[in-house]
Amino acid sequence: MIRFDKVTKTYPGQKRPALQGLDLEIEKGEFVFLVGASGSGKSTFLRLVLRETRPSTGRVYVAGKEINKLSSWKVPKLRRQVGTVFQDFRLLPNKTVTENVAFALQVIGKSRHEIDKLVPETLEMVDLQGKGHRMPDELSGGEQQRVAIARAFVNRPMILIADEPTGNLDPATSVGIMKLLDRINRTDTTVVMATHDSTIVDQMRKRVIELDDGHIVRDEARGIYGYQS
Ligand SMILES: Nc1ncnc2c1ncn2[C@@H]1O[C@H](COP(=O)(O)OP(=O)(O)OP(=O)(O)O)[C@@H](O)[C@H]1O
Repeated sequence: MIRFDKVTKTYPGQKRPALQGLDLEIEKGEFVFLVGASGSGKSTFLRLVLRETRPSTGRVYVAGKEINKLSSWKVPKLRRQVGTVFQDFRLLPNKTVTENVAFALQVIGKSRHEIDKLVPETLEMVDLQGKGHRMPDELSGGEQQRVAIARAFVNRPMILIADEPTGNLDPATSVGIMKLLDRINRTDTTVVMATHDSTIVDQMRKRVIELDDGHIVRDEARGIYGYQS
């Protein structure tokens, strides 16, 4: 589903590569934690999958396509297949919960009929039925993150990328978010999550890839967080 072939990324004006010689493969339906100290390259990895940035050398494949060869008009189609969730939720503040989730479908041209079916279904999945009319600032942090997950998943992408999705949440709320990501993963959606949350990684025992200074230093099938941050 995702393959990196000798990928090195050096940002303009930087001497040290943010990622160096990365070789890895993530299969359909896997759940992968990306761990590593601040600056080790986790976000750069995720940005490469989204083609928000390009490798300096090497190739990135997503769903069988070398994404750096995609012409720019095909990039939106790629991004439709990759849902994203961030630490700071990134909801549209002037739209209701329902409108936030519906908007993700409107921009890709789904019909009103499909939107009317998919949005309530997805809000129910994230346990927000009955809260569709609320504004984001009328929700707790955990609820806002559920809206963000609903928005990322409403289009049923093949891959869900989460960049520190529990970074702003307390431990109990974080567990709820992880249960939800686990449920999404069980629908055969590939989940790749960058995190500094050692408790969660240790509890879930999923594949763990550790980056250190742009290199993969560990790749374990049922790993633990495993380093002191
Ligand atoms: N746009 C950019 N321009 C120049 N250098 C960058 C840019 N983005 C990241 N870097 C550098 O690349 C390296 C990797 O950064 P990256 O953001 O991928 O790390 P990270 O593991 O996600 O860190 P964090 O856990 O703090 O989010 C760092 O040295 C960082 O300073």
